Amino acid sequence: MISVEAALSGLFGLVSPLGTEQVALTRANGRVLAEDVIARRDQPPFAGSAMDGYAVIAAEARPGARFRVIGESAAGARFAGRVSPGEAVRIFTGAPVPEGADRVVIQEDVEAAGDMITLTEGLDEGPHIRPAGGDFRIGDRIAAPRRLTPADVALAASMNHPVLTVTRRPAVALISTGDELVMPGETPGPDQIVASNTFGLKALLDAEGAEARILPAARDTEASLRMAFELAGSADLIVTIGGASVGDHDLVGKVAADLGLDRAFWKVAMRPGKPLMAGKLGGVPMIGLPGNPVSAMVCGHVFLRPVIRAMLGLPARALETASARLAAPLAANGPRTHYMRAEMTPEGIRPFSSQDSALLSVLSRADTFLVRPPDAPAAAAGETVACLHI
Ligand SMILES: Nc1nc2c(c(=O)[nH]1)N[C@H]1C(S)=C(S)[C@@H](COP(=O)(O)OP(=O)(O)OC[C@H]3O[C@@H](n4cnc5c(N)ncnc54)[C@H](O)[C@@H]3O)O[C@H]1N2
Ligand code: MOO
Repeated sequence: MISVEAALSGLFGLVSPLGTEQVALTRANGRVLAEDVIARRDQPPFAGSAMDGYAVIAAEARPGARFRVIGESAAGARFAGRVSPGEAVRIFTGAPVPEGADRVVIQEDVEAAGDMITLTEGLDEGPHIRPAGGDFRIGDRIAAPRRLTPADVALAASMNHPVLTVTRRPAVALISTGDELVMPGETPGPDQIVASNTFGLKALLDAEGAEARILPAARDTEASLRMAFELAGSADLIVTIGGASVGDHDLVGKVAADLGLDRAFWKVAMRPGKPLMAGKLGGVPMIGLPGNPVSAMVCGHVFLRPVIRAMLGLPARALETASARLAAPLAANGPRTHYMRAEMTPEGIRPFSSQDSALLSVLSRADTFLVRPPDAPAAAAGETVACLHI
């Protein structure tokens, strides 16, 4: 058995960043930027008003001062002239500040009569002018690689880029295995169950930026598994689920080996998830997950998410853990890293009483994994532990 850290670094060794493609801004959210976005203009491109009011000369803006209004500057239609002493220009938010003016007095601080205005008592500070280039300047950039957020999409739009270069989404083939499996909606026989792992993993992978495809479940025969691997051949990553352990029907390792798997490792010192295997099959990275539903999902978080990130060109590293205060005492851990299903409560992190790796109902209630290192001693309530928010 190898450590979780060694397994993850072995997986990073199997994958590399994929190529790029262009996407419209409207489809860019959540994608990973592959090329810097470089501002094509200054923003704002002119000194603009931050408020609705009157543009004047700042030195003249005193309570009781009177100005003649000589024109108007609106967003999209500037006042072409110049503001001289004793003059004001009616101005609106986002409009260019006319030459000569260096202060906007908000309209709430003004009494208007015809084309004259008088400033009232209690003028605010001002100047309510946004300088040209105050947000960004030509040449400023959004640096790649970066997972694009809605704010980034808005910034790229403002920098005048309608199309962005992003990393292609990794195509992941998901193969579940087992004679006991039927698809959701089908009628299971008495000894059958409904396949769940592929659906949970597809959701997890797609949320991370991959494009996962669920292949028909392979039966517990070598021929059926071989056919599934053939169907998966064009993927960027093959993920099998189940059949990874040591039982007579656990055929994934054998069939993959027959097909020429260059195995990187099998069995990781973690709980759940021990029978994890990985390697390269016909040049395609392959990860074999254990079949127990919680084991598969834990491996999805601990391994698949960082691997997808690496394939997207993001830094190859483990998901970040946080620290939390233990709400209840914990027994000593065994020799494997334990990812305990847990919930955050006002008293701290609390693991669920049942940690069986078959219980999806418990996983669904969990918002975090309490991560116990190998051989961690017993811990008292109030101690600090590591956790992985999921
Ligand atoms: N003698 C030993 N037995 C087992 C060991 C061991 O070391 N020695 N390891 C145990 C551990 S840990 C795990 S985890 C499981 C993993 O076994 P497999 O990867 O071979 O998984 P299967 O046997 O195929 O299935 C296990 C369990 O999960 C259900 N399953 C499988 N696929 C799906 C799916 N797509 N959706 C929902 N449920 C699925 C399957 O029906 C089984 O109940 O092995 C232990 N045994
Ligand atoms: O690792 Mo198994 O994944 O403990 O249930």
